[in-house]
Amino acid sequence: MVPPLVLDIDGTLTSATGGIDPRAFETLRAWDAPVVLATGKAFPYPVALCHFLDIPERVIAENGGVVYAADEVTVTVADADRPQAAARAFVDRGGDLGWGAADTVNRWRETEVAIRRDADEALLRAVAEEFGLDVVDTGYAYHLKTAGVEKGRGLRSVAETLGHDPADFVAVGDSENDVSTFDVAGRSFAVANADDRARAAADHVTDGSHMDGTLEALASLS
Ligand SMILES: O=C(O)COP(=O)(O)O
Ligand SMILES: [Mg+2]
Repeated sequence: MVPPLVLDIDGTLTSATGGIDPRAFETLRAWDAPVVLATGKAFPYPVALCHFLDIPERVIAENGGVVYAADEVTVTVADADRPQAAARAFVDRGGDLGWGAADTVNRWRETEVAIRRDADEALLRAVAEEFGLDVVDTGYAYHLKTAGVEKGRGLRSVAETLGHDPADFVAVGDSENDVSTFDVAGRSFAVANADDRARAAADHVTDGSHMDGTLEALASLS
């Protein structure tokens, strides 16, 4: 019997150039246990990915701010307006979120704000500190978020909804926003392209990068 999975998206299910690796489709569809997608992306992105992968919609989005499984959506951030207020202050002081006028990266985001990695990091961190918020660097974006809202907390909630122990899950990820998942899951893999924090927190580091590494981890489980 294969274990349930909790999988990061960017850097983990993607290729080196950023798109979803096509092997994710067949592998995740065939996985004979729950698959939860856990991401820093805004809520609609992983829902859409589940939809197009043709797997049940089980999602931890916005680094744990929004959790969705078994027809139950939970928004877990008490003061969800604060990251928005901090982002406005960042822009007022000359910062740029970096996504253009339509800003589809944040448009449907409910609990945090994502900022492009070429933004003014020093200004961003100063504003975050002033507002009592955290900055997380996923390697794909900075996330201005409430302390304690983490993917790992989302995993506890999804596991309960699905009637599993969180320790039943095997986690795969690539960056500091996956460390909390690694701590909660029973077993964890960092792919070879992972950052130092993810590598240090994982039980195993794969030889392969990106989806090669993820497939290597999954092959070791079945
Ligand atoms: O949205 C990001 O910055 C990264 O997303 P991820 O958590 O799926 O890697
Ligand atoms: Mg990632």
